[in-house]
Amino acid sequence: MSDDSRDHCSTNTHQNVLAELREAIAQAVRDVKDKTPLAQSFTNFVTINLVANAQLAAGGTAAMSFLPDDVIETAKIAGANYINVGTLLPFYKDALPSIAQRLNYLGKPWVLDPVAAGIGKTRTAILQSFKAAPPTVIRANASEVIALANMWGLLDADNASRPAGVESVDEVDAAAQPAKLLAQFLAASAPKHKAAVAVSGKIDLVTDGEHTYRLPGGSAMMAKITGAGCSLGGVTATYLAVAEPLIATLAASLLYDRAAEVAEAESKGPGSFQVAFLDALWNVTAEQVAGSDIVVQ
Ligand SMILES: Nc1ncnc2c1ncn2[C@@H]1O[C@H](COP(=O)(O)OP(=O)(O)O)[C@@H](O)[C@H]1O
Ligand SMILES: Cc1ncsc1CCOP(=O)(O)O
Ligand SMILES: [Mg+2]
Repeated sequence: MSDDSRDHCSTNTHQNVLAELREAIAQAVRDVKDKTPLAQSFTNFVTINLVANAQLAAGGTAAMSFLPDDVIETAKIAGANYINVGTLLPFYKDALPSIAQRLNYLGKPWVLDPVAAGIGKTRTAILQSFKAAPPTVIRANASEVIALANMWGLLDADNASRPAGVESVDEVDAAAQPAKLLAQFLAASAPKHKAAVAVSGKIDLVTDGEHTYRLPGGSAMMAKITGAGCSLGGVTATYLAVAEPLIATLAASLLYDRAAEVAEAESKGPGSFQVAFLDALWNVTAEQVAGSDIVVQ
């Protein structure tokens, strides 16, 4: 076979894989609208309302819970779960590690948003405990992904993370390798060895540990409302209720990018942007989500 025809074959294979991926993404968006799956959240107090509203606008349903036995009973009827460590209370130190263990024991998929990873002894202890009972999907900004990969001992000593609050101080590309290592770690213990990590920012990045997908677009206004990242984690859990981790993660991130573009065009500041964004989550179609630019590596 000549080099040219080999290149042609691999380009065709690549296009077929991407076409299958797009079909699965479109199906996930439709399934959420048709089946209204329940995704349960144990999330922070700042953005809890936007998380629930975004899940509803995407087509799912929401239930927020903090009492450990309530979380486990709700997990039994939910399609997926979401843990976000943005605002911590003292009892979380024991409650969250035990909830994570129980979810994994029951085989329940869950999404982690390690908000402000690297800040404080309690948050660090909680996030470290998840190494032994890992989530199915991690959704975070670049600094949080780097901090978590460091905390779990997946990076070299010279790859130290910089402490950050809830906002990232790193570019998405700086988290590409840490995200891949985290995804491989999650996949090793996940059902069917399927897991994914999403790094949000100007150009979002999604990886299943094997391939990396870059998703351009969205709006810088997303950084001007609180809860854009937290609610993306919640909507990722909504899709995880109907799709495998890579598809769920891509679908949620792409829906967010397309909806943010519509909202930017229709709003005149952060207040009207948030309202327009919820409307756009509702109105963006499965075809628009699945037809988005996806750069594969
Ligand atoms: N500069 C930007 N341009 C386009 N989209 C952005 C930008 N910054 C953030 N976003 C979007 O905002 C959402 C939340 O991402 P991010 O702000 O990184 O999370 P967090 O709020 O957890 O730090 C994602 O959908 C991401 O694509
Ligand atoms: C401001 C703040 N403080 C603790 S949690 C939180 C919300 C963070 O939301 P996001 O990470 O989606 O911007
Ligand atoms: Mg965040």
